[in-house]
Amino acid sequence: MRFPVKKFFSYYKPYLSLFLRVLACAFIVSAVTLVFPLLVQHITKDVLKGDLSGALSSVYGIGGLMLVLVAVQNIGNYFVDYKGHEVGARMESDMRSELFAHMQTLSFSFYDKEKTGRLMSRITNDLLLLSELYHHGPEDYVKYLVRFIGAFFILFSINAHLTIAVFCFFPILGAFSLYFNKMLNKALRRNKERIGDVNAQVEDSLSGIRVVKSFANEYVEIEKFNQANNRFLDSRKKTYKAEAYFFNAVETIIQLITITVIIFGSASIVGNTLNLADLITFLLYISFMIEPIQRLTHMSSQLQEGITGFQRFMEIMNLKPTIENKPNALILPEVHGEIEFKQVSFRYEAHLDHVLVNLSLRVQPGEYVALVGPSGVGKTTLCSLIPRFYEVTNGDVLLDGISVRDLDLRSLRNNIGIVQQDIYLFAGTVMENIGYGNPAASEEAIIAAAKYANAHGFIMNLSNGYHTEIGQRGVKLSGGQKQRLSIARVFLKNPPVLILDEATSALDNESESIIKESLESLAKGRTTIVIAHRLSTIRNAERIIVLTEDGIVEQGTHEALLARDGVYAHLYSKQFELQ
Ligand SMILES: Nc1ncnc2c1ncn2[C@@H]1O[C@H](COP(=O)(O)OP(=O)(O)OP(=O)(O)O)[C@@H](O)[C@H]1O
Repeated sequence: MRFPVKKFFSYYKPYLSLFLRVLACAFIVSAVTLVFPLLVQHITKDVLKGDLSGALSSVYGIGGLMLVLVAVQNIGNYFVDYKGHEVGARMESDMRSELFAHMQTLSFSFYDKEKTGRLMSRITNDLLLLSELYHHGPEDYVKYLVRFIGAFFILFSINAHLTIAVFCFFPILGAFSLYFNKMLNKALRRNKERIGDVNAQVEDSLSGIRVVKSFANEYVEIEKFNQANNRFLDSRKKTYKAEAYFFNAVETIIQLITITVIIFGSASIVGNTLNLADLITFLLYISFMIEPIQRLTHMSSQLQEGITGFQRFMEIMNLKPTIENKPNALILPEVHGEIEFKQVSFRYEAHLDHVLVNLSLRVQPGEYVALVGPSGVGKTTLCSLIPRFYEVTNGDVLLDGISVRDLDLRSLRNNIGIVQQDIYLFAGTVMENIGYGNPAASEEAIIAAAKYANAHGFIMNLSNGYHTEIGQRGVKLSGGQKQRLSIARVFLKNPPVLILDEATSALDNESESIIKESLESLAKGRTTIVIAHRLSTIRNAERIIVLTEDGIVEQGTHEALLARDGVYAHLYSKQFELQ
């Protein structure tokens, strides 16, 4: 991937004026720093020479000037440290928001492949170091460039030969840095991937902690975690090895520079081309030139860390959602709820087999339809095509006669309610979780929805009623209670189309009858598609559709299908035998 320079710098835009002030301060601070050795030179060379009678007042004067300079330096540094970091943090925060918002737009197919922990790593770790680069990078360049160039001219004016001798070392250093940067970039990328794996492992193990404990498989998880952790450690060891190699080489070159100055400088004093005061000044200024070189190694690793972070940020930002609104997508004013599958074929990925082939089906507005069939034939898949979670491979899905591809996604999904067996509740209160169905709803509307869903009673018995915190994923509630909250959420949403995906199969008889009642009242007046495994629960569906690997093989009422004595009758009698 070519580095997107324009995009990289675009994040400065909102803070440009503040950042330019920070840079101006960094410039002033560095320029002031350059004055100190000159003052030392003035004292040693001019003031403390010959007649010393008036020297003391000059020394005090210079001391006073030094104090003023120190004050200027401190105020400047305070501003650079405080505001510089703030600019970096704000840019990082902007990018983090942008990345999160972009992730929200990405389609199901993306999340089918990506591990949550790895994505979390991109949002947190990767961007942290970018903020350092964003403000320290330019600040450091200004600071050290001013010192380096300033020191060069001053040194050149003191002794040109010695300065050129020092400069001979720099091309070696430059070539070395280039080589090292490439190596470091690779190592840092690997580090980021490995810490992503560690995060993914933590996320996976902790989300499934109940399963882990029920199988007493803690040691398996520890082993898996240690593997990821050790891979991260190995990767970091390699990075440190590369860094140690580089830093030491640079350190050696710096020592060679200092030795060169001392030896050649002393020889020049012997040869009368340099005096002692100038050599002291030279040595003081040499540190101004060496410091940027020392920092260069730090700066290049900072640059590399930031660049790899930015590249990983852009990898996600460059992904286009596979399912997007068309330009001028239609917003439905009123939905009647007619659903039609027109010769629909679908496969999850180009290299996978088709799950659905040339399937056609029409569901009338307000109709209550049950979808049955063996496991894995594509019942859930079929339903996920209605809200356009995935795009059909061929054919079309229509809502009220309009292709879902022509509809505004939000408008489409706002008109479809889904109740799943695997309910996801967010950490928060009961009120917040039901309110998720319609964030604009009033408290009264939320309570009304809970009553419709037969949830009001148990909610009032919770310690804090509607304001009870339900824990991560609703762990503090029973399966039936969670289900009723998820139904209340859909009541509040009040969509004309409803998809019930095995919503009652995990419940005991008593809960099931309460939930069945809630679901029946939810389904009233809405087009409803129920995916059911337990055929006893859908006997009174207006139409039962039997889906097998060969597509829709039968449809009709429970009685008609039994009389037909085909697939449905077979499935039914098999279940009956099992009970
Ligand atoms: N995200 C996915 N990526 C790739 N393949 C998938 C994905 N989801 C489901 N499949 C595959 O598609 C096929 C149909 O799955 P689907 O969940 O729609 O079946 P189902 O009839 O609802 O099954 P069940 O009754 O067991 O829930 C299965 O072979 C499944 O492995």
